[in-house]
Amino acid sequence: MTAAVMPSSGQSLVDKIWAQHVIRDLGDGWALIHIDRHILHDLSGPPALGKVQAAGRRVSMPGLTFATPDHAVSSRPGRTAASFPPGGRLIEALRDLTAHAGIRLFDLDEDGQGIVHVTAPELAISLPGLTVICGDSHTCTHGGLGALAFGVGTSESAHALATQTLRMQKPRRMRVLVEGRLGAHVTAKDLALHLMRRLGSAAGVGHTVEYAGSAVRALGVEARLTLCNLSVEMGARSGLIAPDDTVFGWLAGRDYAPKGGDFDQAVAVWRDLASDEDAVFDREAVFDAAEVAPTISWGTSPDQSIAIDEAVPDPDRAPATSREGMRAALDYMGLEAGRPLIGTPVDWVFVGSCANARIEDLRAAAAIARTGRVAPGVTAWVVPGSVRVKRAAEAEGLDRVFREAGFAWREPGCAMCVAANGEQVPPGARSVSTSNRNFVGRQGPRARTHLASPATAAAAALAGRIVDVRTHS
Ligand SMILES: CC(C)[C@H](C(=O)O)[C@@H](O)C(=O)O
Ligand code: SF4
Repeated sequence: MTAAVMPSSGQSLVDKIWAQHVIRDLGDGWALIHIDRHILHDLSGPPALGKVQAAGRRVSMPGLTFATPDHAVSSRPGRTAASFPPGGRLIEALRDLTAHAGIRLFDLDEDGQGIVHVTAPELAISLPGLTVICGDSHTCTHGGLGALAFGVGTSESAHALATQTLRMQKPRRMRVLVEGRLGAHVTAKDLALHLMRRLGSAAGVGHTVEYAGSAVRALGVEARLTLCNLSVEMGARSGLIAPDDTVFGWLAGRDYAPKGGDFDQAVAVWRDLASDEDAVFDREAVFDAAEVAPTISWGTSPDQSIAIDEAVPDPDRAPATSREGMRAALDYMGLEAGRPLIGTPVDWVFVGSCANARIEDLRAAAAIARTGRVAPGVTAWVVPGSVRVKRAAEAEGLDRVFREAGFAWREPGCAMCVAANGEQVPPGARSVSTSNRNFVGRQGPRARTHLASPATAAAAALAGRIVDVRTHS
């Protein structure tokens, strides 16, 4: 008798993708898995490629690896590689090493350059059901297309360059169900911060988080990428969403997507990429979308977030174990417990990063920017996530909207998200930022960061203080 086809019931989405990539079961939950796509950026690419060279190895499948500089590139209009010399040296290294290995580099200002987690999805380098890695923790973003995507360290990246495989432990399965409808001005970013706040920064450790439910299905692709982007901030190395017609329609015609009949065939396969009805999860959490308000961080970790109209929490009323951390966060942020965040004066606004610098994000920020001018004393930047996003925004006239309102319109890259390109929020200044990390010193020494959606950030720029975007007129 021929071997029966294994019934697929009881499998979750991550089980399916995992099973399709196992080359060899190594026992104890470990396996050697195939890596479909490998992305390199200016900070993590050169050390990994250098390691391969130093070991006397070759990049085994250069056609599956793509590179672009993003972290240490200046966002100044008219920038070149020389605008920020330390970053320029990294770009040089990335150019040399990728040319030597035969890897496609999307160089500075070329169509295809930008933050890796914006460019790889928009070029359809990342696709549903693929394993995608990058030496960067926010690689989980690509799960918005239904890929199993996760950050790796330098040794893993070098191993994958040399072999196109990785030795991995199968992640546990977590599902976050969000049912119902998000309210007006409540975005995927608000939802992500809300989930962080309720679940905590360690809820996803060891897991892949599948986001599901009617509120998630209703999200567009950009919003799905935002939601998955913050998975790592709750400790999960990867987060994903079952791909559907929204994703297939978005991918059709993109640079590296299959074309013509191949695309239809791919879609037929991608339709199976969903958790079975009787799929088993190691952990599950259910949320009501209607309960999510515009959400903003008050502290120094993304889970230290509140609804925009709530008061800053009081450490004395918190569990004893979190009091000290909360006091330190309040002190760093220059905030008082029990006071509303609304009305807090703002010095900087940053609309950018792999969390929120796609076209939909810029449209949302521009819709607010149209209604006024940046308040005196506020410096407000818009840094598009990629050259393609920048050009699309310019074609719609969004750059003009921003400039006329007093925002600076910059060149694509990570910029002030991590300040690795020397662009920093000044010490002690308060910033409302659409990025994903508000850690101590993240946007510069002593910089105070509030994470929020593009609309909330733009509204803060106009008001010069933190405001509720729902009542901003
Ligand atoms: C510098 C890079 C490796 C880092 C990451 O891994 O995420 C950065 O992108 C970040 O967001 O902190
Ligand atoms: S935009 Fe920020 S979070 Fe994203 S990869 Fe760059 S530094 Fe990391």
